[in-house]
Amino acid sequence: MLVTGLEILKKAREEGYGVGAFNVNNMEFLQAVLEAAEEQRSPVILALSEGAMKYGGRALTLMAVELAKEARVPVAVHLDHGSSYESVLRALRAGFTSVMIDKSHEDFETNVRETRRVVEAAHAVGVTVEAELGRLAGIEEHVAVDEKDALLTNPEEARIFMERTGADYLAVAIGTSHGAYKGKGRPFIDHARLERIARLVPAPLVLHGASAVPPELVERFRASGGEIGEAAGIHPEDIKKAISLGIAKINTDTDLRLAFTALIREALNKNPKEFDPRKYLGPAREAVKEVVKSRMELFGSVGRA
Ligand SMILES: O=C(COP(=O)(O)O)N(O)CCCCOP(=O)(O)O
Ligand SMILES: [Ca+2]
Ligand code: NA
Ligand SMILES: [Zn+2]
Repeated sequence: MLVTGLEILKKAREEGYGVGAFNVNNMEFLQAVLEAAEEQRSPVILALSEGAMKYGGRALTLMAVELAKEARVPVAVHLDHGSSYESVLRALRAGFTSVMIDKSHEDFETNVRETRRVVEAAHAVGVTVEAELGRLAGIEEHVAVDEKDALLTNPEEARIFMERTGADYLAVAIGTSHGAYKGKGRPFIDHARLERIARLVPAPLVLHGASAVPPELVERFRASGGEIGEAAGIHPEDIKKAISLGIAKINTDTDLRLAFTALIREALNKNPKEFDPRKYLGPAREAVKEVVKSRMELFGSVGRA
């Protein structure tokens, strides 16, 4: 059933588990994520970035909203990294039940003002809002404190930000970053900072840049002809710890892209004569589904629907 992001995330934070927000760009990703959620009896968030909205258009948003309504588990349809008020309005008009307004690159007052504006519009139509405070950036552990404070989320600021904006959940910067290169070896995650934020912000917290970029997946991508450098993701133990400290929504995109692409490369390499897209998109869809199912196990959302 189609529900708001807050309905899913409030319960997750209260009961101490995480819910995956999986980025979808086409039919196969949508099917993979929803099938995984039903098989795992897990709530799930379908995340569409502005790039996904541009790429998939009505085909994608219609599928996402309608399939969410028909799903046998709670599903929210979420705008990921909304960059403007207008972009958020478009998502609201398309029937989304969760929207992110990402003004974390602006100064504090601008972020507050722009986020408040989106909260008023979204709440007027029963949709819940994700905001962001802090700059997503891989941080070496021994980086100077003032540099960390300049980038990562300041706990006291977060409390004031949430009170002044009325946002429903908050994306925090504690050392993660988007993509396949999150740092050298095991990225430093500032759990002490997260603990302070969680004490001051009772709202569900969101972790961006949370993909694991597992070595076996990177290897399959390389072995099938893919080119990727020294990739590193977030360690599963850091994900579990972050959830125990208050993270309720965990964004995963890179792991799905790597799985989908590696399987297509393998299928094309194996059968050069093949030109039925179902023969290589099908196995790729299955691989994405398996990644989603294992992420749900890691987050503790299995059986929570
Ligand atoms: O936090 C994340 C994903 O983190 P990850 O990269 O660790 O999976 N996200 O918010 C996903 C970002 C998706 C960007 O999509 P476009 O390419 O369409 O702009
Ligand atoms: Ca941001
Ligand atoms: Na988001
Ligand atoms: Zn993100």
